[in-house]
Amino acid sequence: MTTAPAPAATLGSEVTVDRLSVNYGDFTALRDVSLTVPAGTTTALVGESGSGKSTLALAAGRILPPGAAISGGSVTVGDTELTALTGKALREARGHTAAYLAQDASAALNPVIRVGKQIAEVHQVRCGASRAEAAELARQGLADVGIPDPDRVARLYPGALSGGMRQRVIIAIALAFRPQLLIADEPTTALDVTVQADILALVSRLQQQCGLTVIWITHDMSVVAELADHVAVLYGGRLVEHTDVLTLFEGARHPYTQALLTCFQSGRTAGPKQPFTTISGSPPVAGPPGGCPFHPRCPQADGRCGTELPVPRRVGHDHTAACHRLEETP
Ligand SMILES: Nc1ncnc2c1ncn2[C@@H]1O[C@H](COP(=O)(O)OP(=O)(O)OP(=O)(O)O)[C@@H](O)[C@H]1O
Repeated sequence: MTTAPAPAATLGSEVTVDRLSVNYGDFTALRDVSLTVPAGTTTALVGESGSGKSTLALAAGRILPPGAAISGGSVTVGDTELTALTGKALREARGHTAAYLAQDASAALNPVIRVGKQIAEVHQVRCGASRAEAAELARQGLADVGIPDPDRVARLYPGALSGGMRQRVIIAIALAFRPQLLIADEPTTALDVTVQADILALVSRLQQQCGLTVIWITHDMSVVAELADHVAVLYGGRLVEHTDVLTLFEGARHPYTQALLTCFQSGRTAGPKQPFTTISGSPPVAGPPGGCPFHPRCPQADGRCGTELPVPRRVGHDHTAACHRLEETP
């Protein structure tokens, strides 16, 4: 990969989510989630499809889609309580709070505008750069994300770029916003494995250079191991475990996290045509059952788990888990 000059330092902000609930109409997709992402660190959100990862990340930047509503709790980014803002104040805050890296970089770029111009426009709007200054910042932005020959690439349309280059351009646009929070929604899943590794290395380097605060959504535990400082495990719209990455891999306490890690290990070690381990049963679809949302699938569940909701408990330094049976869980 090209060694690029360091971009100007941009320090991310701490993100505090407190007892947050989000609804899509009558459906509660996120319930009572509390979480802090320290400034300049990466928190990975993991959990099965539909567990509420995207909803939590988008709510943290107050960039939820139309139809979604925060039905309780608060989000604070840096000094600003985003959930207390409405109208113009919210629109202005959004502009410099969160940048979003989507799975599909093609959809995020305008196909009929040259990539350099797309980055330059952000600099013009965001910090009032002149046209010439913005063009130079765009060229620099392309170099920062490891694009060789940035002058040539700046003049290309998105359709002329490979998937990996498009994703780099999206990262350059995201950084041009100088965001307090970068939300990455599985931005590497559509890429082939070697390009994926390059993009992960790039984000990791930029994260350290710029002190970015990152929320990274993923299904892939190897991405968690590579990028995350902390991990939040979601199940049925609730936070079931939250800890630092080493503790997650060496001492996960929630039976659901343990099951996820077992599936991941089995995927790595299974021989040809050997079945992977899976978690039996299905995740909740129409709102979680009473009691612990995981109890219908949990090998440790007892009577209490079906009737009483476990609240997150502190089980170690920087480590919480929501399970009635933590003392009995191996
Ligand atoms: N725009 C929407 N309208 C209605 N329901 C939605 C909407 N977006 C998400 N949901 C529902 O909210 C729940 C949480 O969805 P979310 O996308 O946050 O989960 P996720 O963990 O990110 O899933 P995935 O890994 O599949 O992206 C799901 O049941 C989903 O069907």
